Amino acid sequence: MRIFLIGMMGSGKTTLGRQLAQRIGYTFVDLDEYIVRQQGQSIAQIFERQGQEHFRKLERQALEEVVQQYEQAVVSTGGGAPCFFNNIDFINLHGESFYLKVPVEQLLQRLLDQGQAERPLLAGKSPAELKVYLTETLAHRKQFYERAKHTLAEASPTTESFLRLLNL
Ligand SMILES: Nc1ncnc2c1ncn2[C@@H]1O[C@H](COP(=O)(O)OP(=O)(O)OP(=O)(O)O)[C@@H](O)[C@H]1O
Ligand SMILES: O=C(O)C1=C[C@@H](O)[C@@H](O)[C@H](O)C1
Ligand SMILES: [Mg+2]
Repeated sequence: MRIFLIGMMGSGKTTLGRQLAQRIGYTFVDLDEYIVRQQGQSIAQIFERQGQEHFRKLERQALEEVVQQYEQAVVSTGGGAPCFFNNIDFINLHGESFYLKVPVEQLLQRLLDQGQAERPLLAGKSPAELKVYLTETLAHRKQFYERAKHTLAEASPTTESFLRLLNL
């Protein structure tokens, strides 16, 4: 089984995905990290040098490669991954998708704490601008995220939350 975690930046896909994979003994793949390793550049550098459109193509390609390579894996996607091309259909065709549904206030807090530098779409924004950006982005992306097969809306989901939803 492939497990895909989807949701906004800061929703905890990477953090929880890594824990879940360890718990169930699956390979962990973070799509952003996969692209960084493959391209030998940071996400910020790819956006800066080649633009977001190019990044979205790399992201789709990475998704296809990961599906080809792994039958059993927990895949943490990038925040925008399910929202471009027909990626959400592709994800649902090849695995169980989980939407980590986190309110904007909480995302804002986490992203301010963690720093925005590594996330090119957030860099240089004031807290007020960041809140507007997250609110508007979620309003647009919701339609894709809500097509996940499962939704986790707890404030702090644990690996047990996934296992319950999966009946494991
Ligand atoms: N359940 C949680 N409770 C509190 N803080 C959390 C939780 N999950 C993640 N965080 C914190 O929020 C920040 C963002 O988490 P993480 O990098 O896992 O998000 P992400 O969904 O992978 O984001 P991106 O789409 O940018 O890759 C980190 O600082 C992490 O420690
Ligand atoms: O929400 C987004 O569009 C992004 C989220 C990150 O995971 C990275 O994939 C990148 O910074 C873009
Ligand atoms: Mg991540």
